[in-house]
Amino acid sequence: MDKKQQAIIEAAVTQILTAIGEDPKRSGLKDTPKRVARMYGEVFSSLTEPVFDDYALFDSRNEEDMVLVKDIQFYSMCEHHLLPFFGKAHIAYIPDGNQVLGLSKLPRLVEYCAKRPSVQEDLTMMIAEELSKNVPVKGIAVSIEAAHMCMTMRGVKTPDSLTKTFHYRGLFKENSEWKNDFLQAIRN
Ligand SMILES: Nc1nc2c(ncn2[C@@H]2O[C@H](COP(=O)(O)OP(=O)(O)OP(=O)(O)O)[C@@H](O)[C@H]2O)c(=O)[nH]1
Ligand SMILES: [Zn+2]
Repeated sequence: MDKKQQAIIEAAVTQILTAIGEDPKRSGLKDTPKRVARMYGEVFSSLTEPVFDDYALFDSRNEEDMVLVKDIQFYSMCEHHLLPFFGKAHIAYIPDGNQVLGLSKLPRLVEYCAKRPSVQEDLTMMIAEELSKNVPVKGIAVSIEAAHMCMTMRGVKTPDSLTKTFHYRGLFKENSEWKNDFLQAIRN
């Protein structure tokens, strides 16, 4: 995020503080607009930083078997209230051929996709889309389980609710055995 974007956020936050009845000049708040601008730069970083394209592929002896990385912790911001939603993502894919992706690239992809305002369904789909564009796969399954602050600290106030979303492509969509294997493997 550049200085111009930061200045716009700072001015807007100062206005919001005034509108809620606060004094933006009091000592505890005087640096808050700057902090919020820096924080937005960080939590929405994928809108201003280069597209994630670090997909290291390696030869392996994999014979089109499922690879799963589960429990990838993430934090994102709901696009309706700009409040956090956070939890765990689980990603499985079936390589097309014997090339596999460096495992760490899956959490990195989740981090990239999460750093923007979003809804959980779109985040789930974006992870699968980015993966299928960049890695030779026969199938992808993505599931996300998350708590939404807009449902816990305000509004309907259901602190224990957990939202689970699923997106399947290729063999996971066509073949219920693959799908069941994935669901079994992500079960706690
Ligand atoms: N499908 C989906 N809905 C979401 C997500 N995050 C927040 N929401 C919902 O977005 C909806 C916005 O509804 P509105 O009626 O426009 O807003 P609101 O008056 O603040 O709604 P309440 O939260 O019910 O008080 C709410 O039902 C939220 O629970 C998400 O990731 N996916
Ligand atoms: Zn929300």
